[in-house]
Amino acid sequence: MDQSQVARILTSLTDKLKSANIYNEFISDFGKCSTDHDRVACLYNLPQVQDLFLVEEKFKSKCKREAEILRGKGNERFKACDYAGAVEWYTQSIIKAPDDSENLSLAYNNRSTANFYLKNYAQSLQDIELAFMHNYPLKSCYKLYQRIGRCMYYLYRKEEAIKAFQQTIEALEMADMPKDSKSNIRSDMHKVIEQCSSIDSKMVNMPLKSYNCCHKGIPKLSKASMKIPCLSDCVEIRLDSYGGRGLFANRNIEVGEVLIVETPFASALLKEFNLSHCQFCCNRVKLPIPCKSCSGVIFCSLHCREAAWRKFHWAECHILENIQSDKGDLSLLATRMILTAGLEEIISIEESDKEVDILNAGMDKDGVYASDNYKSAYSLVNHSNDRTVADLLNRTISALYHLKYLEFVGFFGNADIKSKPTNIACEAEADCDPTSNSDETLHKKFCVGGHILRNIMMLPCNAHEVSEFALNESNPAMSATKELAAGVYPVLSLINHSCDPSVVRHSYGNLCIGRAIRSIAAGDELKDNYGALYPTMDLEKRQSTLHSQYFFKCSCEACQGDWPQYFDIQCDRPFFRCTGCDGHVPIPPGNLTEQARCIACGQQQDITQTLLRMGDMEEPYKQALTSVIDGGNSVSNITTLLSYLKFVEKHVHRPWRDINDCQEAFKQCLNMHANCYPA
Ligand SMILES: C[S@@+](CC[C@H](N)C(=O)[O-])C[C@H]1O[C@@H](n2cnc3c(N)ncnc32)[C@H](O)[C@@H]1O
Repeated sequence: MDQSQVARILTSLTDKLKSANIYNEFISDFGKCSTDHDRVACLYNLPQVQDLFLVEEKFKSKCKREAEILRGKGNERFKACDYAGAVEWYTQSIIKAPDDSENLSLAYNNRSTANFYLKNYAQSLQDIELAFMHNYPLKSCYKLYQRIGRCMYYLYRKEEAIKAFQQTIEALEMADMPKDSKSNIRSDMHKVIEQCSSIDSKMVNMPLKSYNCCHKGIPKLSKASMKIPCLSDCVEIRLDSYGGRGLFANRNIEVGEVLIVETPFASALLKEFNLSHCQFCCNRVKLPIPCKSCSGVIFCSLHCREAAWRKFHWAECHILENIQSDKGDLSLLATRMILTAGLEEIISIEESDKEVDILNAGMDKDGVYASDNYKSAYSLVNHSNDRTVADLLNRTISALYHLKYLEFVGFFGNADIKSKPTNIACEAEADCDPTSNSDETLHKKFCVGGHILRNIMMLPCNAHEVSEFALNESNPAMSATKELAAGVYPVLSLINHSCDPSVVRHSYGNLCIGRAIRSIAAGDELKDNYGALYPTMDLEKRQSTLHSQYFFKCSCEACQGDWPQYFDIQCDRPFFRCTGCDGHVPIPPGNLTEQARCIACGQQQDITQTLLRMGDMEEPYKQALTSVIDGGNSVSNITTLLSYLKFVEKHVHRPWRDINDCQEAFKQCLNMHANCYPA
């Protein structure tokens, strides 16, 4: 639900309350509510609100006829030998075809054939599996086995190839063709089985289903923390200096180290990516698998389809068009968190979490803070006490809108929805009182509504974007990072902000990897950036942006020192670090480096050796930088950049332009290893 919808409802509500002369009374009552549960109840119980929320089914449905037409278009492209074009049309047909129609298996088969001609053998195999699953006509199954055999042959998988050619012979029994033709195919199969003996199985070079990944392997933690499994054991939760939680290094951390590998508790794609990225894991999908019940979303695998259905899509499927806004607000994600947790978990959490101290908040009974536990997400700050009544009312309207939809799809019991999605399975349905609004059911509804509201307040201060690097191959410097989705990452969300951060994030699907972007000393706090970097935004703008969204006044080093923006950052004469007090040591006039002195403590410092070493490193660094700007992301570039960065930040004070350039180049290399796609 976007802001304009909320504003429309608020205007109608205000008019109604004013004409009934109870506007001031309502605002006063609402303002007195001290819990999210009460805020939702206050609005829910208002008679004037009842007809303001139009709740109805709205989704992209399946259509047999359209699926046939789309497959026909694919066949035309296939006949014209435009196999890539054919794959596109067949995919659209697959998305549109009803799950139980023969059309679907035929479209999978056709897409498999087109991919075979494109030499995408692994992709061809996936669709054969799906064609079998969707009752491909028995009389033609021998063709599928034959294609499996060929794909396996070209993928150097000897055993699988031989097995498939043998299955082809068996499946011929069911084939509808003259005996002669059958015996010809049989003898062909015997010949290819013999040829299979020449396959060199050592040539197998990739797992069969790796084609859907648009990144190059997922980085790992060198050693995970026992208490926070997605965090490196060199990091721990401590109280920060502002009275909240933060993440701190318990040993020296080197630039580039992987510190966090976190799967979100829940994520939500922006609407425009519903048919290009997996609704569950946010990976760009090369070979879409559709939802069984709607044609509005796709998945990269059966696993993701099943997980999404079980966690949230069973409820969203037939209402998605109404609860997902065009502009990508966070209320869909807030509600998806509720669906992912389930009614029982939501109801149970209220009481159990009241007494917990801040450092143990979000932990399970064994003291583990896990990203897949709703409790962890529930423990994140939401600043409800800092919000105005108008802000709270806006968000409560949004929460109520989503609550009404949860009622509608049967989250609390009997569903109002007319055409339930296939396989609808509501865990709540069994144990909920179906007589709509008994006191007990109402309590559950207000409790859930309260959680949606809490999440709607929490997400703007905590959600992280899932991104993809759109690589401009002809001019890499013009590449851009695109926002795909938003996710709740309970561990990443523990990192406080700095305008000169020490951690950088990259998305692999919706998995987020956090690495050190500068060295972090034992005892220092890890710092993330909330979209306000000092080189690109001036102090005043940073402070106001951070305050309005996150409710704090930033006091990082860059803010305290009012560090200059990028083009004004010192780039020729650095200040060195004093070996005694870490103060600033300028290069003396006349370059008498052996006479340099610290401005703070006055100690003499000989910086000659450091300057010479920097000079030696400069040329390879500049070469690596140029190569990265031109799109090179080789391991040797990364190694050169990192060793220069480590050396420079050890000896030179920030801000210094080389440090910024080096960090940006390192990030650019990582971008190309993470979600990356040609623009
Ligand atoms: C994503 S959370 C960070 C974790 C949070 N400190 C906690 O206890 O859960 C964001 C919130 O932390 C606080 N915060 C983050 N960075 C801060 C900073 N540099 N100074 C003061 N407060 C900060 C603000 O309240 C902000 O809304």
